[in-house]
Amino acid sequence: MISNSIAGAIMGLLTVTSAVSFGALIFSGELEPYMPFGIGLLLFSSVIISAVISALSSYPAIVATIAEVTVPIFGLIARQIVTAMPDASVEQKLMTVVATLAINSLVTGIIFLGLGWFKLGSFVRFIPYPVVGGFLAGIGALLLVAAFQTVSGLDLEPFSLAAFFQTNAVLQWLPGALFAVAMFVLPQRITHVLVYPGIIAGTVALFYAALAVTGTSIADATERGWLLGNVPSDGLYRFVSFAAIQQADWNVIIQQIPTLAALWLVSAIALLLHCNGVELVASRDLDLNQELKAAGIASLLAGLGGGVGGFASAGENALSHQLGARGRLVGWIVAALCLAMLLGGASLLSFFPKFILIGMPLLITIEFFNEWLYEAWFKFARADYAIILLIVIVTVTVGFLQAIGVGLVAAIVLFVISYSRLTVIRRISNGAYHHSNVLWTSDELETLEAQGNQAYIVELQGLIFFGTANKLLNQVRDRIHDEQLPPVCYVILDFRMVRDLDASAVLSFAKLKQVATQKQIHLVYTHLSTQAKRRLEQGECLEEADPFCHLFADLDRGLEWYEGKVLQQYHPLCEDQGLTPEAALAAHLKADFSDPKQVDRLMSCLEVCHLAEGEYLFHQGDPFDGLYFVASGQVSVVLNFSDEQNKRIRTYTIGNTIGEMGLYRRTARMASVVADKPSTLYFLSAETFERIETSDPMLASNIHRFIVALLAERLQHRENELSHLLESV
Ligand SMILES: Nc1ncnc2c1ncn2[C@@H]1O[C@@H]2COP(=O)(O)O[C@H]2[C@H]1O
Repeated sequence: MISNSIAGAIMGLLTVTSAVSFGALIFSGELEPYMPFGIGLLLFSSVIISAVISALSSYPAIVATIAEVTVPIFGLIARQIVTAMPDASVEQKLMTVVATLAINSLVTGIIFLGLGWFKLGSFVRFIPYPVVGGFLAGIGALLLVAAFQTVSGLDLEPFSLAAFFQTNAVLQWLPGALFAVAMFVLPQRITHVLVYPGIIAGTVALFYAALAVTGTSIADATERGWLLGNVPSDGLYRFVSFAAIQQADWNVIIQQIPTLAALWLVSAIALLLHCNGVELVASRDLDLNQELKAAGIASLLAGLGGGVGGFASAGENALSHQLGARGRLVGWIVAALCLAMLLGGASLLSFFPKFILIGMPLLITIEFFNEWLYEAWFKFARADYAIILLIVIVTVTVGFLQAIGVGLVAAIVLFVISYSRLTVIRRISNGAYHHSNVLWTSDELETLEAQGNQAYIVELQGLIFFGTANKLLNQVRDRIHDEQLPPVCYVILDFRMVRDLDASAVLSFAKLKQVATQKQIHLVYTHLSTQAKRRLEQGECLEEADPFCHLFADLDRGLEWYEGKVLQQYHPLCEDQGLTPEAALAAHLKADFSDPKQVDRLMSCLEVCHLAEGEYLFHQGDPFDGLYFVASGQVSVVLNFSDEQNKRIRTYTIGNTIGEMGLYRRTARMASVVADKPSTLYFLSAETFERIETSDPMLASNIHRFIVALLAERLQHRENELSHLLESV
């Protein structure tokens, strides 16, 4: 309770000081006669922001005030409005500014509420950090300009260094600058809770002591513009009547829309960034969407009264947390102090030294520059830092809107550069150890391993666009032209893990096709999505008639095709040299049975079974009824998934058994078996096998040994593949 009250009182003092200096900053120049009204408007806004956000925030001890990032833009808008209405009365100009601020608050409120409502709070995480830093540093620069423009008699356009160093001007800005430096430096060295109010009270006391020493009267000081002075006693804030607001020039307001739109974007980003900062300070998560809604309601209510919106700032919450703020009382005290100032502080404000009006915005400039120009130098990569600098320079030299444009372009370029750095190559392998699921014989495997370098297998991932596609193209080209390695004849590109193939990537694939055609290299595309396939077809990278371009449903099928090609060339299948399937199977079994004499006995127990291409031998889940031996053709074991997709897990050719799992485990079929080509199989029924086991134990034992050896070989084969794949990750 006590620490909350102290924190509330100190934060209240700071909020009042900021509201006064921000009001003076926005309502300066030609609008200066209405500065007290402007200050009142910002004090009123502070009351609403503080009360509403304290009531609704997901973090009870929150301290929320006018968003400092918006202040220099409001100043800019006020100046633009004044310049755009040369013939209007000051009252008309004022009402146009007030109407613009109110409209801005209402729209900001709706945007915040909408973002919160649709739970879009996390979108801030997509904006590159250097761009955000650039905006904030740019805002710091604008504040700096605006702070000096508040000093009466100082005109920055055209900028004159001499005017800047005239005695009266120096007497105005130097104390402000010293005040800002003290507010920045001292709290870093002194951690006492009273350091901020101490500096404010101390400098004000020093100021009055200096007046006393030099014998300057209050009237004199007011005359010289050192004091705010001239605050009407009928209160600072009055509701703007409907009649008064009708004086606003709507054409001029409409001209401000581009600047306002940029402000909406910046405000949303700033709010979410500050909330992230508050999360760090308070060591707890904030509900970003709730914070957006709270700030949205505050902005709407403030806008209804002609005021401006705001939200919690990380810096103020860090201070308030340090002061011991832990409950909603802090926010209520801040709101109450602002209200008291609004209702009864007019006479007090007359004695408010003007240097604080420069000092407060200057403090924010120092803080932003420190974080985004000084510390950022050590934190960011050079390219990122250059973007921050670029945004600041464009803000100061050209304008805020242009800086936002440059920032967004920079963001896109940054994104492209950083995304291009990510590789889309998930894994590169060759045909020596990366095989299809076809279970080739040991001889065939030997050939595939010996010729493995012919295949360059690239498994792709992520988003393929011109940046990443070009990198891929270069890598494949390097391999093709590498004369130290055996020549590549097949480039196999697998797209299973590719999220999208952008139209901008097509050019790189067209170039790849050119290289491949020149060198007579086969390009094999596998697992292409319909969209990616269409893009490549549109770019003429995939043509059906092209003998060097091939398309397969998945990598497994693509590899099988490549292996078939290699085996055809280097391992002419002695397709059982005119033997019947039965004789070929018998020959195979004889080579593998421990006692070849048993094979003829086995063959006499088997029933022949023919399968047409695409015909199923059995389906996953069917009951077990016996074991099959493949005698010719090729059959695949496929797993059926719930979404009606099939995955081939193995393909068997001559000499292999199918259905041994059912035999040993007496379970239903673990997978389906389908013929890839017309095939002949020999069936050993469960009953016949049982009969053999009792009547001919010798034959039964030979069959068991044969199956165990086969299973061991398959296991060994899988392990080899696995270890190679793990090595290549
Ligand atoms: N993971 C696998 N690898 C190789 N072959 C398998 C695999 N799963 C099942 N099979 C074969 O496919 C057959 C399906 O019927 P079974 O379960 O009786 O016996 C099975 C094995 O012969």
